[in-house]
Amino acid sequence: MTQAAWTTIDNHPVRPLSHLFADQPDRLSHLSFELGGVYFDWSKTHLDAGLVEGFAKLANEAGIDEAREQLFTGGIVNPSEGRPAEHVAERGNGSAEAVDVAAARRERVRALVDAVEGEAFGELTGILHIGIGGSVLGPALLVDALGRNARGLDVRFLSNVDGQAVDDAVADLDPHTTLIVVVSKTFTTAETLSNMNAALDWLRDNGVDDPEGRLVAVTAQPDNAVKQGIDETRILQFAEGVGGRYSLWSAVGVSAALSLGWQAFEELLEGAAEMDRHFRFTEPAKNVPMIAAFADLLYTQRLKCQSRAVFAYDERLRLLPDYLQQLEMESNGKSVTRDGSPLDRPTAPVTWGGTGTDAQHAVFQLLHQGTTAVPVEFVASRESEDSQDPEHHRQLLLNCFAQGAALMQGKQSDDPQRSYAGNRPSATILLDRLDARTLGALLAFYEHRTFANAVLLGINPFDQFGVELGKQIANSLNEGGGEFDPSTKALMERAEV
Ligand SMILES: O=P(O)(O)OC[C@H]1O[C@H](O)[C@H](O)[C@@H](O)[C@@H]1O
Repeated sequence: MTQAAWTTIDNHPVRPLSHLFADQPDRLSHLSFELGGVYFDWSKTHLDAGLVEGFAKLANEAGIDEAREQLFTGGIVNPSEGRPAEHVAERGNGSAEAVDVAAARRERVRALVDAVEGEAFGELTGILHIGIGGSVLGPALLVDALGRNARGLDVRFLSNVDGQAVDDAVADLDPHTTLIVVVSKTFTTAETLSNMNAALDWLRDNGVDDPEGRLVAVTAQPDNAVKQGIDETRILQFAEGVGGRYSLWSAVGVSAALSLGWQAFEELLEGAAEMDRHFRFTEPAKNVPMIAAFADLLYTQRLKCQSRAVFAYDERLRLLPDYLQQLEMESNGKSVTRDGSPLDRPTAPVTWGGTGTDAQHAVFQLLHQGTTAVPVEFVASRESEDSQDPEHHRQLLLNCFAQGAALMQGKQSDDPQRSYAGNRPSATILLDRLDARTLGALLAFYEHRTFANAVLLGINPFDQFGVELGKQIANSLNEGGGEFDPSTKALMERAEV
């Protein structure tokens, strides 16, 4: 059905960036957008009016209008699991019923935040947040990005099933004044349950009388938490329709709400809600998540780029690439369409990245002169924290903008070693300032861009069956069952596990 639109896109010339700028004096105004305190500049990508039109036609043919409507009204956008995707309801933008349920559950999170502030747990100095994948990456990003000036709580995140990770996470925390927050959508994830038990042992070994009384569980499956011995009054629930990697807006964000304060948490949701409304109601050619998705598809489909790189030119956003890796790769790392037919085109590229300026001195060589084309995305904030030296921040931003210009301009030289081809694409996202509202808008932008990519490719971004096989094999190895290959057997014997 989408073949005609793909043919239009495939036949449209992809012109050098320098020509695009030279021929279109108003290019910037068509490909830059301001929304929710965030400026998005997609003008240094190879999109032009014809390509945007072609992708808008593709979006139309792929049913973007219906898909958006379904997303925001509780339709089944996750057919393989027969579920809606209800993260938007956490921001007040889903079906009426889902919005009401989310609001009622949010009140319980708020009550916990109030109780902690009212010292219902006695004095609290630390939070140990235990979870993995979607149950940790979002909350960790929020606290790392916004928690620098927050309210004196030492928030630690424990995810890996590794004794060293446990030791590191509890080092210097006071077991008598630490709250344990265990987050697991299913409450069956082996790593999280092991780490929960390690944390309870840590409390017990340090003379805490009622270790379970210092624990709060967050899950979509309260029965499974009860089976683990957790009292139901200590469980915060969120909806089954909220995917793990889309869940930071729900009770999963409780550690962030505790450390940043309730007002900041609400501002985060409001920033996301503004992006929701933009994505839902704006036509494709002016829709920021869609424009970004159009560029993503241009690079994977036309220019065969196999990765995309995101560099945060802001130390506070250093966890953004990790968060995006799960959001994008787990959502769109698929090989079949929604109805199970094999796809005849590439889906998600590998998302990777780091922080600037560090990355300039490590990986940018390949970006400037390597043979692999990698679309780059820069994320920065116009303002730094008040406490910081403005000159440092100025240097950081200048470096960020210089990289984008250098990638595009290149430099000819008689010496091939010193020649830069240029014409390398980048996009830049500049926040007015990094606060809860702009971060909410930014993360919702990434969610909707991921969704738009999926709709245009005809895939389901909300399941993740690919991670199951490794878990099953780990269980079989653990139980000593199953027949394994000589390599795996030798590794087991050598490690004596
Ligand atoms: O929240 P949980 O049920 O513990 O799941 C934690 C994570 O593990 C799974 O394997 C999935 O790949 C992730 O999408 C999920 O976020």
